[in-house]
Formats: sequence, C-alpha cells, structure tokens
Amino acid sequence: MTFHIKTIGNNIDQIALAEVEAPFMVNEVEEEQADAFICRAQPFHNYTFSKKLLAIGRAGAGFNNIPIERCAQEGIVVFNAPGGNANAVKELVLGMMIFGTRNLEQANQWLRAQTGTDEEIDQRVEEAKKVFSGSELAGKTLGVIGLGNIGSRVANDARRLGMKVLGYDPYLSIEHAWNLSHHVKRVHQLTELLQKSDYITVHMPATPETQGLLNWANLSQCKKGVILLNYARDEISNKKDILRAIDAGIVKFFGTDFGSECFNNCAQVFLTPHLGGSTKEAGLNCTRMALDSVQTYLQTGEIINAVNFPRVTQELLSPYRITLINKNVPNVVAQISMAVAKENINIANIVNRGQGDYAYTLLDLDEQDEEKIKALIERFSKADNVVRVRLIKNKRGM
Ligand SMILES: NC(=O)c1ccc[n+]([C@@H]2O[C@H](COP(=O)([O-])OP(=O)(O)OC[C@H]3O[C@@H](n4cnc5c(N)ncnc54)[C@H](O)[C@@H]3O)[C@@H](O)[C@H]2O)c1
Ligand SMILES: O=C(O)CC[C@@H](O)C(=O)O
Repeated sequence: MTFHIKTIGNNIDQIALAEVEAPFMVNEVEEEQADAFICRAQPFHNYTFSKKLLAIGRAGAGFNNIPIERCAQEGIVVFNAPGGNANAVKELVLGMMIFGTRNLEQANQWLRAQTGTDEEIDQRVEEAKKVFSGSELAGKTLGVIGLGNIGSRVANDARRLGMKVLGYDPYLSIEHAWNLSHHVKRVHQLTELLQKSDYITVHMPATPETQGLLNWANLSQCKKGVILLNYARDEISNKKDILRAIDAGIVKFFGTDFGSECFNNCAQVFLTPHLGGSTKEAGLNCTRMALDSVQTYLQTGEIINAVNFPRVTQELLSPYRITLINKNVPNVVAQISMAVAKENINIANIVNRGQGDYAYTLLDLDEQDEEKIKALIERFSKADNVVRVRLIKNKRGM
C-alpha cells in the first residue's frame, strides 16, 4: 500500500521531503487523492477537505490557519511540530531586544543619510552618536508572556545575559516548567509583569483569550520606555492602542513579525514579514517533525503531536488493527466491544482516549480471518457516533 502526501503552498523544506521513502510518496497525486497534507501557514478555513484526507501535518508551531475542530468532525487528525522552530524565534527575539534598545534602526538611517568624505562623516558621527546611545540588557527586567517552547527558551537565555526574568503563563505545562531556569520568577498576575518589566515579549497562541492582549488597559500599566515585542501572532496586538502607547512615551520600541499599514510611518515600530521561524534549520526540523507524525499515523494509526486529538500509542503486535475516530460520548467503548464480540473476534489490546468532543481508539485484534475483520469494519462504519474507521494490517504479524 502506498500513502500519498501532498504539500500545500510552497516553502516546504525540500531536504526533508527528499528523505521520504516507500510506502510514502510526495506530490504524486492531486489534492483530492492525497492521504495527508504537509503545510506551513497556508489558510485552510475556507477549504473543502476531500473524504480521503486522513491527516494534516503543520510544519510549524501555530495552527490557527487550520480549522482543527472541523477537521476532528471530518475525521482528519492535525499534527504540528512543537518546538521545531523555537530556537529560530528565540534568536530573533533576543536580537530584537538588543536592536530596539540600542536604537540601531535610527542610527543606521542617520548614518546612511550622511554624505561627504569618510573623514567628514567620522567627525559628524562623533558629534551626533550620543543621540543613539542605548542601554544594556544586563540587570534589566524581561517579562515573558507564554512560557512554552519559545518563551521558556527566551526566558532561560535572557537569564544567561544577566537579565531578571518574570514569566506569566496560566497554562504552563509540567514539561516546560521543568525546562525553565529556577531563576525565572513566575508571576500569577499579568499586572505584576506589566508593571515591573523593561522588556516584554509575547509567546502564546492566538486564542479568544489572547486576542488584543497588547491593548491600552495593559500597556498603560507598563513602565515608560518599555521595549515591546510580538513574534507570536498578529491578533495579540491591538495596533491602535500600541500606537497610542508609543505616542504617550510608554512604548519606546515595538518589534513585530506582522505588518500593517498603520505602522508604516512610525519610527518606533520595526516590522519583519513573519520571519520568526524562517531559518533553514527550523524549516528542516519542522518539516521532518510533521512528516514523522503524519507517516506514523498513516502507517500505524498512532497519534503523536496532534492538536485536535490526544496522544494515543500502542505497540502493534496482532495481525489487524482497526482505528476509530468517534464522538466522545458515553458507552462507545462498550459498543465497540459488543460489535467485536458479535463477530466472534478476540480483542488483543484496546486503547481509547478522548479530548473535547472526539475520541480515538486503537483496537488490535487476535484474528487472521480477513472476512471477519471486513464484517466488523462494516458494522463500525454504520454505527452511530463513529466518524472514521480504518483498517491497518500488520505485515510482521501475518
Ligand atoms: N513568528 C513566527 O514565525 C512564529 C514561529 C513559531 C511560533 N509562533 C507563534 O508563537 C506561539 C508560541 O509558540 P511556542 O512554540 O512557544 O508554542 P507552545 O505551545 O510551546 O507555547 C505556548 C505557550 O503559551 C501559553 N499560553 C496559552 N494561553 C496563554 C495566555 N492566555 N497567557 C499566557 N500564556 C498562555 C501556553 O500555556 C504555552 O505554554 C505559537 O502559538 C505561534 O502562534 C510564531
Ligand atoms: O511557517 C512559517 O513560516 C510560520 C511559522 C510560525 O508562524 C509558527 O507558528 O510556527
């Protein structure tokens, strides 16, 4: 059996794609025939998915370009690449902290406007450069909002640069808490971070809760002259309020990865075109991670790093595995067991996990008779609450 993976949009790392081997093929069929997509920030909210599509691998961290609830409803598992581009974003953010605090944009523009001999320019430099004098990171306070893969790295490295670091993340995972330097002080009220930080950087997803978080109510609490960075998502910025905070002298420099015409004439704003994760290393990491998750899912049914289903793994030792995506309602496991019993088949292993409205089951069967397995699949396909049924043959177990 061959599994067809289709890349959607460009910018997908070619080295990672070239590593794909049989039974997988890349870009050999049209979109409607693909078993899985690999994409980056391509928007899918208005996209009609084919019934054949089983999985989407997002070669990146954020997945707000994909309608993950609708995908779950249609039996499509969406994977991302957690941490795959975290180092790339961290390096850009640390660079932008220095860039903003040392007035490098204005200094560069001033110097480029100078004409005359090198000696004449040098003389003017010595007179003018005090205007561009900045300050150092060491000893200052950085507030990191969102302490996941990127935020925890930024926080730890800022500590190494001699900064005091405050971190705010009400949903911090145990894994990231473990990775965080014990010198990073966690605050439980955003206000404390806003009031005490000289630098503030956001590293959380765009959600209804984070939308417009950089607004006047929050920015007006900040210290005068704060350096503000958004290399997460555009939706987190309330642009009108950021400009107001710049005018009020609260924000000295705003570095953002997202463009907007309203910023074009503001010297204190520095724009980059969504470059945070755009390094060749991050592209390779993220594409490999997305491909790995998608290939594992297509071949074994195991779910690792999905964003709309829980992690579900189980070693496949029996000849047949049936995977089921079902509505997360009571009694489904009992219904599955009864259906198996009706076909007089023995269950070798079963795991069922739910997340939100949907659940996923790996059902491994002690049965060699393919006809009986097909009859069971037929039963499941007609059952209430079952969204998708797949049969996976274990080549080694036959
Ligand atoms: N500019 C880029 O190119 C680029 C690259 C990678 C990621 N991103 C964006 O950055 C975000 C963070 O990436 P990551 O890899 O660190 O993701 P992550 O999932 O590892 O971490 C996100 C963190 O945000 C926290 N969080 C969620 N809601 C919060 C809230 N209301 N307040 C504070 N914290 C909250 C979570 O608990 C989690 O720890 C992504 O969601 C993505 O949108 C942008
Ligand atoms: O694919 C990209 O370049 C964007 C990456 C970034 O926004 C992410 O969320 O990982």
